[in-house]
Amino acid sequence: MLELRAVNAGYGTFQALFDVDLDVRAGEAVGVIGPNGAGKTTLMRVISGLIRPSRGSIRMEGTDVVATPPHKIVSLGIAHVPENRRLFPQLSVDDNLKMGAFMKEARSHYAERLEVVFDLFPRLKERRHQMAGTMSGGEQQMCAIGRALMSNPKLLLLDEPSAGLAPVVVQQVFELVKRIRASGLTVLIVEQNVQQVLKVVDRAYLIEAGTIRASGTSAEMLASDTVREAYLGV
Ligand SMILES: Nc1ncnc2c1ncn2[C@@H]1O[C@H](COP(=O)(O)OP(=O)(O)OP(=O)(O)O)[C@@H](O)[C@H]1O
Repeated sequence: MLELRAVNAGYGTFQALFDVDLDVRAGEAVGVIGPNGAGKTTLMRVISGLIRPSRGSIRMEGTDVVATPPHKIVSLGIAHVPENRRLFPQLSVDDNLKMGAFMKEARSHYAERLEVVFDLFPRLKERRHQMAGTMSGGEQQMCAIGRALMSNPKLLLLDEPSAGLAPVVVQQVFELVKRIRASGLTVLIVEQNVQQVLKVVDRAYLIEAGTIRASGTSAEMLASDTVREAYLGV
């Protein structure tokens, strides 16, 4: 579904990604792990069109993402939930979700999409009239993911969905990711919480200093000495 080849990207003269190759197949959940400043967020930004690679190719179901105007990247089926959730705090859950269905096609299937999101996250349905800014961090994360799902994406990009949440809520967020994955959606998820993320993804990439250092199935990553020593404290 998604194919990155030799992607280089950065900010001005600073290079943050070096020749990144990455594949996500339809129906898979794929993790990206690595230390602070490794380039994980930059990778998400480059896939969602927020920044342009200086070199390399990105294809979504064969379509050249780099040649696609940034505002059309959502219509390729790529939805991005950034680390800072940025809901509209004074709008209700319902209205925040409505914002996610901004494209013409999504607007016409608004009621159906809303049902899909509420089926996945029943708690959002209970709180649909509550102002988003008054919800807990975990509920806001659910709302941000729900809003991204309103565009009926094929690929969901989650950037550190557990960041800043209490341990018990982190658990709930990973349960959500499991449910999203079970619904058949393809997911690419960046996480610092290596132990947890490897429980919910099929495969993962380890990125360090802008370079893919290792990749493999979750079981292979859990068994890898590099991952165990640096990220699992074993
Ligand atoms: N807007 C920006 N302008 C300049 N440099 C940036 C910008 N955003 C990120 N960087 C730099 O790019 C490098 C990669 O950052 P990135 O945010 O992609 O890493 P990360 O792996 O997501 O880190 P973290 O886990 O801390 O979020 C870092 O050296 C960072 O300082």
